[in-house]
Amino acid sequence: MSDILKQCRDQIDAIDEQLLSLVNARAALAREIGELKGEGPIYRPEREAQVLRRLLEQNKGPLSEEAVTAIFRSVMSNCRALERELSVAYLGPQGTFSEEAANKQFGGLSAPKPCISIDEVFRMVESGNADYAVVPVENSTEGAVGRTLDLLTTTSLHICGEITLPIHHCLLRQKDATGEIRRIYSHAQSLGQCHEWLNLNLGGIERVSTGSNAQAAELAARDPFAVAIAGKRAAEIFDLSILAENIEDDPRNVTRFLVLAQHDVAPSGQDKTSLLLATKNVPGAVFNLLAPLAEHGVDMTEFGSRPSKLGIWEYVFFVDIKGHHQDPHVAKALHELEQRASLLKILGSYPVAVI
Ligand SMILES: O=C(O)C(=O)C[C@]1(C(=O)O)C=C[C@@H](O)C=C1
Repeated sequence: MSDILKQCRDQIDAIDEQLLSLVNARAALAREIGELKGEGPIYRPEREAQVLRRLLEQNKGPLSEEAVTAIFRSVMSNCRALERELSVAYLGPQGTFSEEAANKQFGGLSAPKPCISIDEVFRMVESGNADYAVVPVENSTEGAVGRTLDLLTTTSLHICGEITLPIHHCLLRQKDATGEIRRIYSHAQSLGQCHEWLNLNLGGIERVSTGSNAQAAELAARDPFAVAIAGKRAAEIFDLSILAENIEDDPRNVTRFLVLAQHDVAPSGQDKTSLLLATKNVPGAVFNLLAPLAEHGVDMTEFGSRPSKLGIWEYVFFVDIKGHHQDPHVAKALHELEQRASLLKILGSYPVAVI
């Protein structure tokens, strides 16, 4: 071994010893905080967002912002686990993008609860069988996830976080299959996100929609005439070969997920609030309804509608605004909005996603 290599490794050993005692000192403090929390929630998304934002401001590299957040999310996840183990429900099986999103947000999952449907994910937390739910809400190519929006209208859960996950799709197949391809399995959202690529490369082949991408990979693993569209993780889990990578039509393809819980979240200083609104179906109603936002300087970051299911051509509106419902100017705007709306439900205030 060269002298320089040995010197570098000796220095790394010395730094690792310091890191070890520092992370243990941090963990001991987290355990103490856990005792102070008593029966209150252990997971504090607002505090975790503040920790990450502060570190990103101070990061001088060479580690990237993604690396720094991944490292510290994992540190906080391990500290949290000393306070109490948290269970997280998401759309399974193993290998879905929902699982990846949940892993990203919680820095690893100590008690994962994969579910067979989005309905089941909501139910798990509503019934107290899981602490948190992670559900997809919108994709940059395919738009809103209707089922999640519909369930948000009736649930008693609060949105307590958002996760943005870049989505890169692969074409997967059994490792030794060589014959013709007769079927393409994937979730409807993923088939939509790869629509142009499929038309160009596998036009005319039947597309079969499945409950999840991981389920598609599982089916392709048993069918020599099939391929699946799913992520790399599914390829590993189901031992499939990757025929093509990054086949999504838009390379910036991103899915936004929500974290849901039975508890509310305190302000983090950089928050978003999601609202469900309805108003009478008369000319100018929506314009009038939203006027208090502009009057109190509240930024609207998203506006979407969904059939209300109460009458034909009746809609409810999903609106995201900047700020926390406890921020004074937001509270004032919401108070006025409530006077004008036939329905106002605050779905939750939560920290803006950190990377
Ligand atoms: O500050 C707290 O409330 C903690 O419990 C500590 C800590 C952390 O490791 O920094 C862990 C869990 C919470 O979600 C937030 C932060």
